[in-house]
Amino acid sequence: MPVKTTTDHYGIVDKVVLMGATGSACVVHTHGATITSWISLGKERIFLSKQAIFNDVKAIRGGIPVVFPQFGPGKLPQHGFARVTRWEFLGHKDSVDGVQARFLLTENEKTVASPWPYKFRLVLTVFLGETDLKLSLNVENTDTREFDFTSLLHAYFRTNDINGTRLQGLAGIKYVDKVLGTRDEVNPEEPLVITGSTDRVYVDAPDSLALSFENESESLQLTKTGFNDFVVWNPWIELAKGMSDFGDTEYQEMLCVEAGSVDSPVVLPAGQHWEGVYTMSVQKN
Ligand SMILES: O=P(O)(O)OC[C@H]1O[C@H](O)[C@H](O)[C@@H](O)[C@@H]1O
Repeated sequence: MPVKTTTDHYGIVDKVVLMGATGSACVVHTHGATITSWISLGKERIFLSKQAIFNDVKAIRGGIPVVFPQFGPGKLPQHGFARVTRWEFLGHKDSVDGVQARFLLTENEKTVASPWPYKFRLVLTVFLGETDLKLSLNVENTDTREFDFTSLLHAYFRTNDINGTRLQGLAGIKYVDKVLGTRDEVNPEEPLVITGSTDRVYVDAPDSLALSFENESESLQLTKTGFNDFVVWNPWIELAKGMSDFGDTEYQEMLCVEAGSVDSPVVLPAGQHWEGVYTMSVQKN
């Protein structure tokens, strides 16, 4: 039985657990279609705050929430409505390589009355293999008007020690520094090591990065297609203290490496589709 579901008191699916043949597993909450756990080769790869709130209202702190149709602050609440709306579980499919589950979000009364009033069909396909997790976000414009959006898969990766965590693949790439409020910064050196509050949008970033951990025998290969940018975020000490759903020292245990199209919006004409894919694979060093 490669997929197990739980339901809320209305009988609606609120959690889906995908189980691979060799012990890999992935948990998806239908609130936001948020992945809250990915276990591969016996190890948890995703960070979820111990103080995360599961009240079907707030965004879940940690995991991999879906940001759509707006990244950051703007006309809509921060990071848009997809991460705080219940998605529908469409079912699953097994193959020799793994198990796949699909989740659907379409417009509702609230979104059509919002500053982003369009009709849309958003499908998140979660594929779990033995050593990889592949997330495909498909956006369909089912409206009669063109719309634009920014979107991202806000992945929080787990680390035992942020000081020994290294991100490779971004040297020479221009980034927007949201901490300094500057554009066109470049980090010349590889790898990137986090030493303070970090909030960067690497614009038109390369599709493949490597995330490695000191004294560990496995690293993560992070690959995007369709998405233009990578966002790297760690709140560090002061911001962490100000977040009610995040422990004061949890910044030491996580790094967000988010695949998205956020610096320039995606423009989608009526009737058209767009897809962004984010694949994470465990590799032996
Ligand atoms: O606190 P949240 O709304 O979940 O946002 C958490 C973070 O998400 C992204 O990484 C943004 O670049 C940050 O500016 C933001 O602080």
